[in-house]
Amino acid sequence: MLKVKLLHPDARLPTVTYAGSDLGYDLYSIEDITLEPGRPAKVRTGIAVEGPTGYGFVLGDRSSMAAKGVTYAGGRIDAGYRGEILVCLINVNQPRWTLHCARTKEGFVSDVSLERSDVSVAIKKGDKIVQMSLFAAMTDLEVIAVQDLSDSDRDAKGFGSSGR
Ligand SMILES: O=c1ccn([C@H]2C[C@H](O)[C@@H](COP(=O)(O)OP(=O)(O)OP(=O)(O)O)O2)c(=O)[nH]1
Repeated sequence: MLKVKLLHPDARLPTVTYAGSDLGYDLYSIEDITLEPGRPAKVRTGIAVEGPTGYGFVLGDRSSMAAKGVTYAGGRIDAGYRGEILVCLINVNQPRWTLHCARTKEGFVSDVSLERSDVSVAIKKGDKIVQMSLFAAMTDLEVIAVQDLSDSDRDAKGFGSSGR
């Protein structure tokens, strides 16, 4: 069971379109907010959640938001967290800068201004902003220091070692 506490009159229960097939529950914003490029914003969902014992949650992009250049940061909801879920969204679109230069009849520069294209993204109250998937909290393992780890085919090969 996924228990959800609504903390705000505008809060909505998480929804899923294809239950048992979709990987995450969609969460909704309870506020209007404009995402300026490069500035993370904590967006309110107005809900607190509790999953099955030992499960927390991970947040993930909605692909339709990612396609608009909006992604998330953070996104780990611990199993014992009972506060409001805040979604840290970042607009990664890059504005285009245009330099305007006015000149006098004689050709001297009389005015210079810099124009930034508007790549802000508006989030509206009631928009789906992120998806939330259950994740087993396996952090009760004993942590021990060892001399050797077991052999594996990959060994220490990483960072593109398998080719492009
Ligand atoms: O996108 C996020 C990430 C986290 N949280 C909440 C739930 C999580 O359980 C708590 C703490 O998050 P995390 O452990 O990632 O943050 P921290 O900066 O390491 O804080 P702490 O020292 O409290 O663990 O904040 C959110 O609401 N949204």
